[in-house]
Amino acid sequence: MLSELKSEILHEVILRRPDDSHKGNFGRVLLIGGNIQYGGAILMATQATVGSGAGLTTVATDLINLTALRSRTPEAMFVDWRNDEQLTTAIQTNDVILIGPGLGTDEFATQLVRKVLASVNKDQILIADGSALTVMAENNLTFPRDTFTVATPHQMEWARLSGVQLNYQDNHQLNEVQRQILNLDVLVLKQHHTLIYTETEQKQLQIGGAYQATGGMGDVLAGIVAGFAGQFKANATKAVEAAVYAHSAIAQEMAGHSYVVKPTFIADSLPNYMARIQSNL
Ligand SMILES: NC(=O)C1=CN([C@@H]2O[C@H](COP(=O)(O)OP(=O)(O)OC[C@H]3O[C@@H](n4cnc5c(N)ncnc54)[C@H](O)[C@@H]3O)[C@@H](O)[C@H]2O)[C@@H](O)CC1
Ligand SMILES: Nc1ncnc2c1ncn2[C@@H]1O[C@H](COP(=O)(O)OP(=O)(O)O)[C@@H](O)[C@H]1O
Ligand SMILES: [Mg+2]
Repeated sequence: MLSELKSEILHEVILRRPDDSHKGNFGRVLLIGGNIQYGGAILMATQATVGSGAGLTTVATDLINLTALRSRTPEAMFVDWRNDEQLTTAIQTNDVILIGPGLGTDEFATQLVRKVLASVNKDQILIADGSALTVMAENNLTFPRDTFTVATPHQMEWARLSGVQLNYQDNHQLNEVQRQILNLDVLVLKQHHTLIYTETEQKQLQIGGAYQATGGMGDVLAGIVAGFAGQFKANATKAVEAAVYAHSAIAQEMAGHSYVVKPTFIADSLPNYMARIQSNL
């Protein structure tokens, strides 16, 4: 049964931090993406992961993005994605791995996706977005069974991955494909009024609008999902739901005075928004 994803999810998930906590308590998050063409995507995701409060954020990307990354989000650490030793260590030592924003679909991107799918373990959370999903579809790859996995496709990406075309993406088929073929734990099927499918529930976001229809909006969502999954890992499914809700709630608030909402504005508004949620304002 489809139920509405309500604002209460924010209050369940975004709690006051204990005074004696440190960055190690709020998740080590690794973001992988950003080729020469799509470097902006991984920069936007990074800005959102840091803004959403991840304890430690590392970005594995093309060397060409280093200066931009350092100047936009110096809080994040950098790994050259062609340095296999550093990349392997980063994959092994992070709690959450997001792969896909601006990754591209060439041979190198495909190798990276294969490496990540083969390397993650049962204590990690894997989030796949954008190009990673297209690469998985093109190569018939499935998610690892023992890892908690989240996919954030838009409808076209889901059509490629599931084989279910847009007009037929109804609840029953989504669940079957998701659980039995892909080994996916949470599917965030992005669209106007995004759907979230878990093993037991199907929820629909009923906020947000066309002011979000701009490139980079999904990259920022993926970054928030990763940041929340790392930080609020006691219940990863709820963390994903809260991320989806917060992303559109911030956009909706900004739409009161912005015809189009820039994805990076959402990333930068997260700390303030989360403080207001925590204080019940
Ligand atoms: N500044 C950047 O570097 C940007 C990089 N991007 C990256 O570009 C790569 C390709 O992603 P794209 O999504 O552009 O390309 P895709 O080829 O995956 O799909 C894009 C097309 O799907 C169609 N579509 C159907 N239903 C849709 C829905 N509900 N939502 C969105 N699109 C829908 C649209 O016509 C759209 O042109 C990804 O890695 C992505 O992360 C994009 O995020 C755009 C911004
Ligand atoms: N008309 C709309 N109403 C509500 N949300 C929208 C609308 N158009 C786009 N979005 C949201 O914007 C995001 C777009 O994601 P995606 O297509 O992956 O963007 P990109 O890859 O360019 O970053 C999704 O979260 C989607 O739900
Ligand atoms: Mg996208």
